[in-house]
Amino acid sequence: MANTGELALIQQIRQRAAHRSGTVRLGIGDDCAVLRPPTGHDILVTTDFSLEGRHFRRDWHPAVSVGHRCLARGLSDLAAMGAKPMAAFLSLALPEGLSKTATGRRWIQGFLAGLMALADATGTPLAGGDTAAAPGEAILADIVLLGSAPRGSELRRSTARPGDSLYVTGALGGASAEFQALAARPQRFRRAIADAAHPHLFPIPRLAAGQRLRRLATAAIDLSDGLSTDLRHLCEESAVGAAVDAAALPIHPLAQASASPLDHALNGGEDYELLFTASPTARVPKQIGGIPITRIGQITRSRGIFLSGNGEDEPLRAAGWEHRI
Ligand SMILES: Nc1ncnc2c1ncn2[C@@H]1O[C@H](COP(=O)(O)OP(=O)(O)O)[C@@H](O)[C@H]1O
Ligand SMILES: Cc1ncc(C[n+]2csc(CCOP(=O)(O)OP(=O)(O)O)c2C)c(N)n1
Ligand SMILES: [Mg+2]
Repeated sequence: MANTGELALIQQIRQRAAHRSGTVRLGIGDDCAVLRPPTGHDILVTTDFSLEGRHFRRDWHPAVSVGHRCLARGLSDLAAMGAKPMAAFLSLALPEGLSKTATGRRWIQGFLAGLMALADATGTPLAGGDTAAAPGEAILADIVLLGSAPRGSELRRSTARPGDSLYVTGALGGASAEFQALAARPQRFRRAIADAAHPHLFPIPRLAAGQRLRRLATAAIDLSDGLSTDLRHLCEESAVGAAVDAAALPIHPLAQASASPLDHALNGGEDYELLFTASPTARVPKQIGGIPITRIGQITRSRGIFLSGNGEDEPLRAAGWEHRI
């Protein structure tokens, strides 16, 4: 017998996602979507899980935030490589019977509203996905994003050079500080809406900055795991080291007001800002589209990663997020 829950949900997503786009020749409804990248562009692809209990909790995160964050994580990867979003694909596994309760239906509606609002705001068509009943009680979502960039122009992690300056967009530690506050008193955040005051619940992927940086930066990565860990990824891929000036770090006001501002900024994760390098002679603007750009250090030939403060250098340990598997 047909599972009316699944079909009704797909129908609803299909109606909500209907759009006109030059790159999506065929969207939801057939066995595959058909995409056509702009002439002379490469296609960039990224995929990210949003797993209940790992990336969000239903009793902490409002459903709109879960939907927003699900898409934002993939968009941030596109931003890091300077790509423009082409299409998103959403795979959803929902616990059996979720849509039979009013609370469950509200959760699904909230999730889709959050995801689609960010999709609309960033011009990202939802072009397909998959829906299934989850084998357990946890909600599992996976987002695949495709983006495009002029052939050969994408930013990579592996192309930083000794002597380059090191920069970040925006401010650091806000997401982690807000997450701590959320865990302590989730009821305070029930009605939070998507704006810049919520760096954890509603991070803003730096798409415009990423695209602008294609002509300015030598290398880039987005900050999902935390500066200390993501800087290590960039340095390892580029076979270089780095010296970070602790005093130069742009610490988010929410982290600043916490008990451990520097720890949130270095190791907190989920800021979804961009960390990038540029030649010391490049003219890096003070801001891009209203987002401040801050020089926080430089790339070194010797492979160590150091944090300097009070005239002393100490090794910067990668103490950001790592899944324990
Ligand atoms: N299960 C997997 N199979 C194949 N490639 C993977 C898998 N998990 C991660 N990767 C690849 O490893 C690299 C680093 O992944 P990850 O740390 O998740 O990146 P990010 O932090 O930007 O999401 C990426 O190129 C990603 O595609
Ligand atoms: C319930 C819950 N616990 C912990 C966290 C914190 N957290 C989860 S994943 C993560 C890092 C980023 O996630 P990952 O899956 O590593 O994404 P990727 O680096 O692959 O983009 C952090 C800081 C959270 N967001 N929600
Ligand atoms: Mg990334």
